[in-house]
Amino acid sequence: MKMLNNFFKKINKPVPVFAQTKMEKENPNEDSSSTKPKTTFNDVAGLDEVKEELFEIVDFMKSPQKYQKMGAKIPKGVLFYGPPGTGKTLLASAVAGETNSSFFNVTGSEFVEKYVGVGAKRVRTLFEKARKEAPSIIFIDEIDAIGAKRHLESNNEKDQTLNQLLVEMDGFNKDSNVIIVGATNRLDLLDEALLRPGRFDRHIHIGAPNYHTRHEILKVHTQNKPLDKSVDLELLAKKTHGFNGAHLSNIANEAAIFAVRDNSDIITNIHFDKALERVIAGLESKNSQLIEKEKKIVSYHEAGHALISDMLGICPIQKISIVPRGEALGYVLQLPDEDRYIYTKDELISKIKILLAGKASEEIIFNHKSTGAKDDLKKVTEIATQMVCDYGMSDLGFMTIDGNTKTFLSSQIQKETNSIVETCYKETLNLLNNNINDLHVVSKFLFDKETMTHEELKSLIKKEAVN
Ligand SMILES: Nc1ncnc2c1ncn2[C@@H]1O[C@H](COP(=O)(O)OP(=O)(O)OP(=O)(O)O)[C@@H](O)[C@H]1O
Ligand SMILES: [Zn+2]
Repeated sequence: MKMLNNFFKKINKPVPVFAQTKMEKENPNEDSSSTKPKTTFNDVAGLDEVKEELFEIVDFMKSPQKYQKMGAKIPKGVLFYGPPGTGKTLLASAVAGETNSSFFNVTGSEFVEKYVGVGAKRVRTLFEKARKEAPSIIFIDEIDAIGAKRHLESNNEKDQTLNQLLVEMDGFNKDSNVIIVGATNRLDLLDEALLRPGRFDRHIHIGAPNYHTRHEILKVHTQNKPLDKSVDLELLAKKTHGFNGAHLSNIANEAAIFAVRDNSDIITNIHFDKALERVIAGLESKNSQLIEKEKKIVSYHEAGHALISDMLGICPIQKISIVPRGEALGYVLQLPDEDRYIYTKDELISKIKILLAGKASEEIIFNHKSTGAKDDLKKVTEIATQMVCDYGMSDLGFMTIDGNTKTFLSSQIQKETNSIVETCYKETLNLLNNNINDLHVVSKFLFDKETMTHEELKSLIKKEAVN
């Protein structure tokens, strides 16, 4: 489901409270100076798989000889990609903290300069310092500012800066013990040269947190705060669907400030409610009821896709989620069809039904048509048109239709595709109506837990069948 625009993005980035207090600047007067963060993996909530992957690098930095003896190369670059405020900087500083390394925290845009050669020189100086103070972690946030694809023939300032970065990464001494962590919201913008083996060859996606992770993040950010017994962090995690770690740390901080303002010794539910409303107010004009309502719509939409996909048994489901990702407010992840080149007509019809099921589910439950099915409809149109024009699967007969014939037959093509899609839609509505309990149950699970595995889906449906 792709829907609306990025209403979660428009919030001022809050001050990373504990990360800041835990770091001591070594040379506060110098620029691009390093710090020695005290941050550890315990300060990073959730993201277990990411931490596991980084642990290898930590181990490497702690005892490089162990790996060198076996002829293993030190990883040089790790690239974090994903939406803002999800803990990329925090993770990088935790790697530094865990390895007692010097931490250089820079932003790609700091290297973007008007005068040719200035950016490149800054890169050189930064790496020189990092080598001198090794072990070091260089964290380059918004790396796309310098690492965007280069243009043929041009040799502008930006390209020189990027080239310098590549040179520095290649020129590392094998045992220099400097690791570069890059972060970007847009992996697709980066120059391929940066992603090659020996440079940023590990790419780790860091996505928006689901309900469970939000709960963990709230725990981390309230652990040093005096909370009233009635404060229910689980409930707060439920109410903050679509929020990232930065929003949540902001809520915890705002709640503490409200408590101080009330001359209260402890932070209560009232303070958290006020903090929540304030942070939500920063997210354009959304209020919590609207967030709830949209979450419910997305839950039913994705539950529709999942159920029909399961019933028709084509492309097994891996995961269903209503945690926003990129433009999508929810998604059903299906296993790729292993190297398939041929589909039968029935299979194509099934694909169309699965795609239409989100929209159909919304119509059944809310009696509305929403903008959330745009992406689905685009794919449906594509498949149906191919069935008519390329595969001879309509009443127009066994023929391929292209070029002039396409223009000539356009109204018949439209009639045939409409008829395919409408029949599919009606049948999908019927299927869902006949299994309405499953639809409610699956959607409720998604609403509460936000992500669902294939096994969970199966066991929910089975339970429903027994009852
Ligand atoms: N998993 C998490 N656990 C604990 N705190 C988190 C987590 N994710 C984010 N935060 C909080 O949000 C703040 C902002 O996160 P951070 O700066 O690491 O995000 P980012 O992904 O680097 O964002 P950006 O791309 O905007 O720089 C952190 O300082 C921390 O307080
Ligand atoms: Zn959809």
